[in-house]
Amino acid sequence: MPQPAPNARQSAVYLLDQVIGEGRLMSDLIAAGKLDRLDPADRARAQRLANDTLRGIDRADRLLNRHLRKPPPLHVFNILRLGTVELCMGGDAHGVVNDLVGLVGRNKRYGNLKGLVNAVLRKAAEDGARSWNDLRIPRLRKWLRDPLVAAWGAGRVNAMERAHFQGAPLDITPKADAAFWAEKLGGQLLPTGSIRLTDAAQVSTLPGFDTGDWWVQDAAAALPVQILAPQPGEKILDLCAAPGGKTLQLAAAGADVTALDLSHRRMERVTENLSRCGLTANCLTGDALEHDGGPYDAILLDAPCSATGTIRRHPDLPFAKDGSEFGELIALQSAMLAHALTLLKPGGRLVFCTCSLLPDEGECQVDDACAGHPGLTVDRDALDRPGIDPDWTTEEGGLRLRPDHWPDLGGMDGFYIACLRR
Ligand SMILES: C[S@@+](CC[C@H](N)C(=O)[O-])C[C@H]1O[C@@H](n2cnc3c(N)ncnc32)[C@H](O)[C@@H]1O
Repeated sequence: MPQPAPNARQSAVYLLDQVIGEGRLMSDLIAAGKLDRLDPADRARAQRLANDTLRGIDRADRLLNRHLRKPPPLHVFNILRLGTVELCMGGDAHGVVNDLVGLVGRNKRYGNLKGLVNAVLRKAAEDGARSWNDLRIPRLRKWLRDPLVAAWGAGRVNAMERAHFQGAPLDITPKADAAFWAEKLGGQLLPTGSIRLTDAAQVSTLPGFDTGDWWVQDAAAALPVQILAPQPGEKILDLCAAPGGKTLQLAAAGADVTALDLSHRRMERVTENLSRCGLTANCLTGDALEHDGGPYDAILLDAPCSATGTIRRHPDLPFAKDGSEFGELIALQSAMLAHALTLLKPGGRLVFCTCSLLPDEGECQVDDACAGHPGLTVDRDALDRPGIDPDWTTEEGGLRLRPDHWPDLGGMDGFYIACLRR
């Protein structure tokens, strides 16, 4: 007999099991079609439930530990965590508890723990909502918290954790006419020209999506291209382009763009996005380290990195990763930067950026590049752009963006950006 389609909660628990138990990233699971049996609304709900649970897991575990004598198997623990977070965030107690007890009851291995799940969730429903807001802001996992405290100090890391717990609004970059689109979409025009939507419905149903008048892009992620300041007709290389938010900005500015990425699947997203927005670029699939085109007037190197700046919107990252592969990424970034510099015209500019909170993937890369390339300079004037706070400038002349910046506007992704000239 065919299995009934899973519901959103069941799929959210599946995501939690895979992220926490198997170290898989949610974006990879979704790209692999793991939620394809759900309709779009349930798929979005499953992701939202899993994300909310991961953001609140520290608090959920504190509440659950009061009612558990020993930790149950991970799958059951994840059911309890998801239920606790939903209940404490105002979920309907009857619906949440019944659905999750039913889910354990149908499980061949853990069906005998149905009574435990029922009892614990009922207790969580009673005392959870009251205690929830008194619990400390969830902390990052130790493997990431320790190096961040060493780099930025405990106070700033606490502020970042507050921003992570709040999650992220939806930011968009308009192709043109930011004020018009901010009003049309009921969004807020941010100081740097992005538009922030706090109450976003399904993105593809919003006005301007089908006509390609804007694309989704965090306000911080929109800054590297603003700092590169592309001019019409300039020959510009976007070296790690997919899924293409920055390629779209470069093409919209009228530059002659070559967009390259290693991943064929991700490069397809770039061509789809360009075609939706009525923009063009020369799209290539290949290894940045082997690209020998050019020379270019300007290069954007948005290098692969730990992505630790995006935890507000990807709270699975600290659970799926443990930092063990970051050394390889750091070496790749520095090799890419050295190669990219060989593709630049004399006097040309290169913007190096990473969506990372770790100085090894930002400030240190630029320091090392300048030390290893006589004549290479950091262009501090390039950071003089509308909405960029001079306090965000770093010692070596780059820009350090953190999730706790703009606390009254809803934060921004963590990023490091520097404009180099040779
Ligand atoms: C941070 S993402 C780029 C995001 C993109 N610039 C945007 O704004 O949408 C890094 C990209 O680097 C690509 N990448 C990783 N290794 C690469 C390599 N050796 N050559 C080219 N691209 C690579 C990844 O496939 C990924 O798409």
